[in-house]
Amino acid sequence: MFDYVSFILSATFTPILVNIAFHQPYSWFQTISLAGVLAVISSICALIDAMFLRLFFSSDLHNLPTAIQGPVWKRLFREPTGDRLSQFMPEAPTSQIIRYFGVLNSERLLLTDPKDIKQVMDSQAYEFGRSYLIRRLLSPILGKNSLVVSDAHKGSAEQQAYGSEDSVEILKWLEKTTFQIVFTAFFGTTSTNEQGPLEDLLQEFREAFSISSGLYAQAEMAWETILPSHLFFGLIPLDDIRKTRKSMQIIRAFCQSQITLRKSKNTPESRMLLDKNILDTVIRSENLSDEEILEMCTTFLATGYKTVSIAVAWAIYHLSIRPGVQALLRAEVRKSFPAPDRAGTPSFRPDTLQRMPILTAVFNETLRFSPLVHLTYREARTDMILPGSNQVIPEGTILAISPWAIQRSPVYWRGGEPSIGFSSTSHTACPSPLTWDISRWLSDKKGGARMQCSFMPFGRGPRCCIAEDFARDEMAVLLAVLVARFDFSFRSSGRDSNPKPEDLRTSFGVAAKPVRLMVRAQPVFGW
Ligand code: HEM
Repeated sequence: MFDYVSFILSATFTPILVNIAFHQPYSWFQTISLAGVLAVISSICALIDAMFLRLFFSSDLHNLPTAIQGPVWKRLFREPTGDRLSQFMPEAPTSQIIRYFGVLNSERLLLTDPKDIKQVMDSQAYEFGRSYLIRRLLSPILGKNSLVVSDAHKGSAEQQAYGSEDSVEILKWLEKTTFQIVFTAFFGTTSTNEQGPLEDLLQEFREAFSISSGLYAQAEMAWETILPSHLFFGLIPLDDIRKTRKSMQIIRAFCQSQITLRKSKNTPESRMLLDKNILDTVIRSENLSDEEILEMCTTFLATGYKTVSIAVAWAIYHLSIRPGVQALLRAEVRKSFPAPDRAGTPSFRPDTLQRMPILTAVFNETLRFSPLVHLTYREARTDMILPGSNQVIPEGTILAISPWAIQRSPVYWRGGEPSIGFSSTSHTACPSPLTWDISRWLSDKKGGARMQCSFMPFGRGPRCCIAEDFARDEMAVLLAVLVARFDFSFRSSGRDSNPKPEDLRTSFGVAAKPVRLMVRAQPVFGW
């Protein structure tokens, strides 16, 4: 690919070098002014070439079917999200690859062929790195920086959430709970010692995450699309960036203090007394440096609280507008295990779920219909041929794989066809994949999936979610206990005072989440 940075740098420095080589025929003022003008002109030319000319004339991919996306000025600073990509697929039903344009009109390929998806995510996963688009979105909170979290939900908050007639913003409440759970799993305690309550820490995480969506994230992607370096962007003195950086410092300091504390206790005698938790286990393994443990700590806490809370919020939304399914689930939970605070309650075990087909169907259907990882990107590290489409992919091409698009596609899911029999599962009518309906999972363990990669809410291959089992169990327990105890009904959502449930807005940032979902939670006694 044409190296725009070298082009701009050579245009800029040529007058300076020429002036030196010919013993300064021009004054330095004239030379530097000329260099400045050339820098601007060459940057504009590079932009025009990268954004328009190359795409239509010299790109190796310009012959591929291209999505219709509307006027360029309306989408120049927007990256299409999972829901938009799900519209591209039916528009080009026979295409195995769909070319579309992202931020600054940069070229992307949406993969729709199962063989191609398998190769990119699974069999040749290491030839396709995670794209800078993902790294940039997550970098304020993961990796080099970090986050962390939470607060034991206080009685008053719980009361407000469940005990009154008032509606509650369910996602915010769930975040407190999932933060507490992941915090306990990692540190083995809910106490934050001298660092202040968990709620304050959770607030720092929210602050750090707030920058990962919206205008800043789009601007950051645009910046990285033009210049390979993230360096200078981070130095721009924006208030949001300052706040994120401050939150990250607080989070990292907290995690570091915990690591130091645990390391000081890691003597042979104290090992016997240590609780089972991830941090102590990692320290004892002596495989990771302090910096690596710190990265792990912030990553685990950030992904751990955010993901499960969104998934359960989606489930509560779907149940709140389907009281019949909610009642079925409540009955199943109450029958399958006694209330957790009763004496002698058996603990939740992995096989408990196998005895709860409705609970399993509810969260499978939620993860299918509303996958929070709506879109992921990979970048070809070398020139490759994709086996399904037989398409040559040049190094550096960005490939998009959208669980949101795939998991609602009739190509990947049976559904909507008329029933042709009752005896065999494969002949039972499946509901359309465009609707949330748990019956697809009750009549068929695979939910009507036509292919292996039809259902991938946790990704697939070596870069899939490392915590899938943990997340599934956490979701199941949380949802079961909430639904057994409370009756949820939809109240309102988004910015409107009283929108219809189907008008619920989804924010497609790092994760696809319901916007300001308000539900009413009324206690249901007798469990
Ligand atoms: C319902 C809950 C969850 C869903 C739907 C989910 C989904 C995913 C997906 C799709 C990926 C792969 C992204 C890609 O291919 O680019 C992923 C990766 C990851 N997830 Fe999850 N996740 C969930 C919960 C969790 C939890 C609870 C944790 C930690 C406690 C976690 C930690 C991670 C980590 C560390 C990675 C990166 C793995 C790697 O790069 O090797 N996830 N998750």
